[in-house]
Amino acid sequence: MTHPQLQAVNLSQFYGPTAALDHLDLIIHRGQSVAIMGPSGSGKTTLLHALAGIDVPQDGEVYFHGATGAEAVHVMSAEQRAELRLKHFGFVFQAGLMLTELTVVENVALPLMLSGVDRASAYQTASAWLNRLGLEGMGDRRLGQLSGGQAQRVAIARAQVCGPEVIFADEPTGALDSVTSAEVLQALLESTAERGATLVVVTHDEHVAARCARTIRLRDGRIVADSEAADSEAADLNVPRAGAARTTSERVAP
Ligand SMILES: Nc1ncnc2c1ncn2[C@@H]1O[C@H](COP(=O)(O)OP(=O)(O)OP(=O)(O)O)[C@@H](O)[C@H]1O
Repeated sequence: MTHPQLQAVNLSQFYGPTAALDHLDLIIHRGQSVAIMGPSGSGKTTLLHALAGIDVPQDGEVYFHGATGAEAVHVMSAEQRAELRLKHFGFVFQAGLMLTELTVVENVALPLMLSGVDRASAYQTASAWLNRLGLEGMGDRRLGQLSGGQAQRVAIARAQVCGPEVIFADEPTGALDSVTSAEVLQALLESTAERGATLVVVTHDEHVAARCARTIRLRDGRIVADSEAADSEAADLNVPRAGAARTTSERVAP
């Protein structure tokens, strides 16, 4: 049985005549891996930021369905949204969002300490995540001493460390070569699936989308295609997707 995790109702965001989001409706289910694709300017990042409570769109509603029921994100204050993000969401962005003056382990431990975990426990958990992601022995390095792929693994460790229900990723492999990109993507998919968490990933890369259980395509702020992997196994994030996609609903924008 599927449960909703994130829900957008009639979301709109206009910049003058430009529609970043145009009356968009969407439900993302718990444990689902969802790729958001579309041409440049189609609204992908605007949608991600709305679902994650980073921005509140001009119109419409956003709900996070957590363990304690539905929370209306669109009516929250900036402080409430910051708390929601810290408690329930993890972020992997291309730019990294990490602090260059801190070491690798300090960067990963930081969200735990911000959540009230004591320093020793936070460092222990952070180190375990670094090991899990193949970064053992690198905790004391600065970010500038890592390769692009290693830096993205640190970003994944930091996103996962608090055990969030949802991981949001925006072009997580955008700056990497194809081999490193595939490895980083695998690490992201596996570490999210292991915890039964939901993954929402904005990408231009069809290889990334092909590994997700569901692909949503946007154009001019609207969903123009929404397809799920053909077999049920592919809905498991651990299993590479095989075969063609089955289009479950396809609405072409007028
Ligand atoms: N702050 C802003 N002011 C004006 N227009 C904006 C602003 N933010 C976004 N837009 C416009 O909204 C539309 C959607 O932007 P968005 O960044 O969501 O697209 P995207 O699909 O993520 O693009 P890309 O793939 O290039 O990152 C674009 O036309 C963009 O120019």
